[in-house]
Amino acid sequence: MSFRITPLRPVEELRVEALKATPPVEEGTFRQPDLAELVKLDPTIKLDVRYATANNFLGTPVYTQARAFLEGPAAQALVIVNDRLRKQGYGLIIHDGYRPWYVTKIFWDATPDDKKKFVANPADGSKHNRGCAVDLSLYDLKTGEEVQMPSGYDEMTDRAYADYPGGTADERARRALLREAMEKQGFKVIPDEWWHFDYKDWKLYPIINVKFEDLGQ
Ligand SMILES: C[C@@H](N)C(=O)N[C@H](C)C(=O)O
Ligand SMILES: [Zn+2]
Repeated sequence: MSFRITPLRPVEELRVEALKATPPVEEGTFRQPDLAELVKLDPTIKLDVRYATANNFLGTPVYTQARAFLEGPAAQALVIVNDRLRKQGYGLIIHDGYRPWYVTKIFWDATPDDKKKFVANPADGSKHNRGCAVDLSLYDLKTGEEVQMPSGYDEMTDRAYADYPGGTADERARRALLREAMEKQGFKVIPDEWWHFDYKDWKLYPIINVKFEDLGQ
């Protein structure tokens, strides 16, 4: 069961507003977006897209499809991470990749001030909106089950910090294994969330606000 907040306003109301809003206008030139669906590149990458279910921090679905995309080079790098981890008995389990901008706005508007550091400000956009951030963990290849980490996914407490010193030694070791494998392929963890990694080239890509169902099959 995912960590839950009490949304500041009904999510349905926030969704209507967010869908009407416009992403920030950005100066400069960007690469043409080319989102790749992760399971199409590597079917051994598992999905647990909680935002497509009620099992997420808002307690209600924000996606209508359980899919995960990243910009091409980030997706290819993730396939390498998954491959390297296989030799150590683990696979990647993805909670989220590309996230339409309006969903970032729903998260921000729903989240109380004392937990806002765990969600990106839509005024700047999230690296997820650029197809260059991924929320993920490890699964055990023998059992197929997601492993225990020092906190649950989207747990908005100190336990989520990438350097949180608590939890068991095994949990910390798995968190370190994930981080090392990701860093070797150009991803960087954010200090407040052990599960969130930004791809090094995120600045090259624009903010996108397209729903999964409009990305095609
Ligand atoms: C909401 C959480 N899973 C997340 O992705 N947080 C970062 C800061 C973001 O919204 O970009
Ligand atoms: Zn994230």
